[in-house]
Amino acid sequence: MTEIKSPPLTPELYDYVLAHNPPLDPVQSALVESTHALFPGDAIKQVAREQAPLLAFLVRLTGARRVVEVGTFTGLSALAMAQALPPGGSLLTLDVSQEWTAHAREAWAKAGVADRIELRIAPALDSLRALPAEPHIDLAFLDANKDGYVDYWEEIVPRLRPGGLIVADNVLFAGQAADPTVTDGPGAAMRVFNAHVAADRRMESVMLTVADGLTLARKV
Ligand SMILES: C[S@@+](CC[C@H](N)C(=O)[O-])C[C@H]1O[C@@H](n2cnc3c(N)ncnc32)[C@H](O)[C@@H]1O
Repeated sequence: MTEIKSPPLTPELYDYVLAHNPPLDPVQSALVESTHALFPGDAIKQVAREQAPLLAFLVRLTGARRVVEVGTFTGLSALAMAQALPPGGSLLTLDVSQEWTAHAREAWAKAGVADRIELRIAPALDSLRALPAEPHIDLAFLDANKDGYVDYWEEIVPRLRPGGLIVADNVLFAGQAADPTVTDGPGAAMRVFNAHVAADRRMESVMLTVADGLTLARKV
């Protein structure tokens, strides 16, 4: 039998984890609160609190200068990554919603990072296909429609520099990715994506049980 070493994540244990992570800064905290106030039915889309400092950590760890994000929403993950960029670094973030991303723009301006973030409003696949074909991306974060992940992956991998990183969120999709009775919808789409990633010899990938599941994949 497979030995499970992770303790069950209780509210108390989650609070403990958050207490031992870098806290959200005032603009990030205000963005979490305002997103819940303005868009209560959609606030769940925002990355989990432990993921914002993790994404910033990964940007710093890799020294990424060119970051692409698929799925902006109200801009928390873009904010955290943009704040971690080195001087001259830039982040391109892709979404289809004018309404949600207008709120993102306000937060980026308040944090003083608007000048290093470019937002493109269009279906992400179109925006990715319009990018230069040569490898120029250091880090990409996938966090949009789950049925698009495989296509986004296929557009990003050739544009990723050797050693570049793809971070994919929601790879467990509340456990549905591993549930064979779920045959349709985003959970099933994530199962297809996860198999695609695991079989891709261009990339070395690890799947982590962070939040709703996070895959880290490095271009070999
Ligand atoms: C889970 S949210 C992103 C959360 C964001 N990373 C954050 O931390 O707040 C997913 C986003 O993907 C966007 N989206 C959905 N389908 C899309 C598509 N085809 N192209 C671009 N963006 C899309 C949605 O509008 C939504 O804002």
